[in-house]
Amino acid sequence: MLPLTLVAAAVIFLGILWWMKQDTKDGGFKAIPGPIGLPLFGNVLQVGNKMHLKFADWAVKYGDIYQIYLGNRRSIVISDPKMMKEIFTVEPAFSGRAFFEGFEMYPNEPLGIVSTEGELWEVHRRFLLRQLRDFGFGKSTMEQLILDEVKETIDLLKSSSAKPISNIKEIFQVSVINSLWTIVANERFNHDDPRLLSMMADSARLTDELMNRAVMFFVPWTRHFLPPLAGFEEVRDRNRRFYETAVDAHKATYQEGTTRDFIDVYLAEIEANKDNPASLFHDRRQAEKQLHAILADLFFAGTDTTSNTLAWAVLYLAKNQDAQKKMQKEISSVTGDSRLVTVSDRSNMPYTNGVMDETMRKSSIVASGVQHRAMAGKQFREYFIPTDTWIFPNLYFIHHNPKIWGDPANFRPERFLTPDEKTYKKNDNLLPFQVGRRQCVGESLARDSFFLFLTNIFQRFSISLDPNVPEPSNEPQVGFVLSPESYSIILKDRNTVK
Ligand code: HEM
Repeated sequence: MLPLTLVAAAVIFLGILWWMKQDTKDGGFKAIPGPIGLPLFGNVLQVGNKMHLKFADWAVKYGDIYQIYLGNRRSIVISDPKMMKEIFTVEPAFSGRAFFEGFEMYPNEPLGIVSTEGELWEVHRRFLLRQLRDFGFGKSTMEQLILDEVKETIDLLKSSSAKPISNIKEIFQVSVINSLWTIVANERFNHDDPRLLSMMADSARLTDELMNRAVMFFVPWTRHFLPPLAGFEEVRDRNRRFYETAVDAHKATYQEGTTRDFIDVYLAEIEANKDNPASLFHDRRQAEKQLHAILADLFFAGTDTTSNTLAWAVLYLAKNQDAQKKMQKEISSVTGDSRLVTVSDRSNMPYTNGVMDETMRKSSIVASGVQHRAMAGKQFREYFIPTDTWIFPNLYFIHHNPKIWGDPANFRPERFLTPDEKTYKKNDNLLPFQVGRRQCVGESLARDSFFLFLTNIFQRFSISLDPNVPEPSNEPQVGFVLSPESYSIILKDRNTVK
């Protein structure tokens, strides 16, 4: 009995300390407002499954910067675009990354780019950016590889023309995986390849499990009390083997001086540094583990994001036939509908740029951004941000704030055009790739892929909603990204480019 009473007293005491700590000003700096949470759990239970909506409610109540606790992790949420640019750009200490213990590819080793910090992150981020910028493996440019995949997708869609299609999201998923995996590993999959289907099923399962157990993510100690994620380790190991197999196959056929893809470029870097102990590529075993983790990052960060952006664009344009016709008219006037659309056409297509931006604004698929970690305690404006604070950009709120956009619920590409609708006008409040030191490294690839798939598909087809099923809503399904609910569409072949 006595130990139980002691435990209860200790919990109450810690709870009171916790409560007091949440309300404390830090060393004379201005206190950051925010909701009071529960001992040990903080605000995690209030956040629930629709984090972006709760974050938006709190922004209305507490303003441009507020503080919450996710478990015992102090977090701040930034809801103003200017403040967001400043916090992610000016102070290097705010460009760390949270590391989710228990979910890593190699136990207790943060590897790759998305979840690393310091020199390992800097060197590999720079390396990846350079490869993506100077892309050109073998005889192909990145654009050619994406266009090859666009043509495959159009052929596939042609066979379903005039019949309802209810799996466009999955079709885009495979197409985007293929264009990325060709760049990375010089390999594409058939839409029914068992390896691909198993990867997709694994990742869907993990996402569902993790979203339903967000508390395990943010309050890691609950892992020891909750039942383990069903089959998590098995899925993680299968995933890792997929990347190891790709790298091993490349090692077996690697020829010095010939680079077929990103894996070869990375292997060449290891080779070039074999006599340079100061390099992070020197230790072959460790560098190969790092390569596996980067491949996983690219797969994870680059596929569902791009394919869901495309799925949202098709849904919005199927619902907004006027916008679809305007975009098709622009595509026809630039290409004469006698050739495929290429990246160089983009600067001549203001309306299409508006459609792309409006899709990214309205869907805001990475709704609460990817949080940073304060690697040291630093002043930010009149506040103090202690070490280890997580920093969230409230992207969904920023992209739907009526004070910025006026009518955020409407799909209106014209908001990104000058009043005469002839010129595209960038809006600095649109930040789907975040901003600053960790800004998405795949941004140009994502924009090119989005543009090439979108324009070439609409050049070839007109798309409308299937009249025989209820109209799909704009409500997202919440996962790692916000994706549209499954919907059914009908494609009509415009018989343009053959
Ligand atoms: C529409 C598509 C995409 C969106 C909306 C998107 C969005 C984002 C966001 C919001 C971040 C967080 C940036 C930060 O922490 O400050 C990010 C990071 C990242 N993205 Fe993307 N992304 C997209 C496509 C891609 C693609 C195609 C790739 C790769 C080929 C990619 C690779 C990465 C990587 C590696 C990071 C981590 C960067 C770092 O931590 O330094 N993303 N992305």
